[in-house]
Amino acid sequence: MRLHFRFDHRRDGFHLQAAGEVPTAGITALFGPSGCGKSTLLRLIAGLERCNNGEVRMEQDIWQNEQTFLPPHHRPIGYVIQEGQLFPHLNVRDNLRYGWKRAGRSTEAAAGPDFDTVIALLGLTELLARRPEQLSGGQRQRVAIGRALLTRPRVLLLDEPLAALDREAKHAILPYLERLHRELALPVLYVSHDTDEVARIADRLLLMEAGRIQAAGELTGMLTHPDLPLARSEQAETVLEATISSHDTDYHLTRLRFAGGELSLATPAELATGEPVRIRILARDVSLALSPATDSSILNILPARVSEIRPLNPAQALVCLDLGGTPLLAHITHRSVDALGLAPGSPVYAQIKSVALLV
Ligand SMILES: Nc1ncnc2c1ncn2[C@@H]1O[C@H](COP(=O)(O)OP(=O)(O)OP(=O)(O)O)[C@@H](O)[C@H]1O
Repeated sequence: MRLHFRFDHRRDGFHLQAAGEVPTAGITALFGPSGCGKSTLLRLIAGLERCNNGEVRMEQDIWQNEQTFLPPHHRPIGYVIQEGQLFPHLNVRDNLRYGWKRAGRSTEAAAGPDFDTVIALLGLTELLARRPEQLSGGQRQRVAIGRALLTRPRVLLLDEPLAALDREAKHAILPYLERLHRELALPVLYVSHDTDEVARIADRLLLMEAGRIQAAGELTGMLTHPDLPLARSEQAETVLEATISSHDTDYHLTRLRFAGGELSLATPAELATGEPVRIRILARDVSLALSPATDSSILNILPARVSEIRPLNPAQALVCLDLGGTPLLAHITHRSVDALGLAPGSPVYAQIKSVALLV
């Protein structure tokens, strides 16, 4: 089941003209700068804002077209915004039950996780008797997501659900979202303008700019495409899907295997051998050398080929690398590009500090 949408919507000088689809499972991040129309698009899909020239359907089920307009409460969606809007007079259990009861009424509700599964997935057991004012911001958002899941939605729409949280709370909640992602086959459309958040949890990106979908595709390709703004931003990063291959218990180094080679990660051994793990590498943490250094502290030295070099600003260049089919980005100075004589096709060694790898 895919969600398809198409809108041509004008409001107070803002023109949104967007078409796309959200695949059956996994997280599709709707990413773009402030004011580009991400929340508007989500509200149009939810039916919270009305557009006279639009179409939304879940495969053959029409939610909106020229003849039809299903009101939001008749659309099988779970919708969570920045401040999760829990009922202040109900405790967590009753807030969750509200979602559960709503599912019972909806004829369109899909099969989905039951009450206990949602509580376990989101770690809510200890919180059931508390009222919203007795919860932290991150806990409130977990309950709000749980309540949305219990309505048995066929798509979950999350509008910057972590934006009101500080860095620490955000880091505490992301593993729960990663777990939902792994364990539930539910399409999620996730609005964010935080590159790091998107790189951690998204499978796919819809890139928005000034009311339009600028590009859409799989996460890795979108993050590393030199024509798209993500590869050019200060926060540019590459995502690698790797597998834990071994642990060095003396030095607490974890060995990871990915399609383009092997990496050492400096972290206490928490994951079992064979576990999949997503590694993020900031472009500014990658340096380049013409030979593999043997007298350096850098543990990760990967043979690569330069595929493209683009200027980023007067001082820096974006170097796109190919690690045997896996892309990797490096941001280095023009001075170093010239000093090493780099050009498309140059063989190089990409150097990444173990402590710079992000899990
Ligand atoms: N209720 C409203 N009435 C009129 N204009 C609005 C309203 N809400 C948003 N806008 C305008 O519509 C445009 C798109 O806003 P929208 O909130 O969809 O952007 P966004 O990409 O979600 O931004 P952000 O990342 O800052 O939340 C902006 O120009 C904004 O100023």
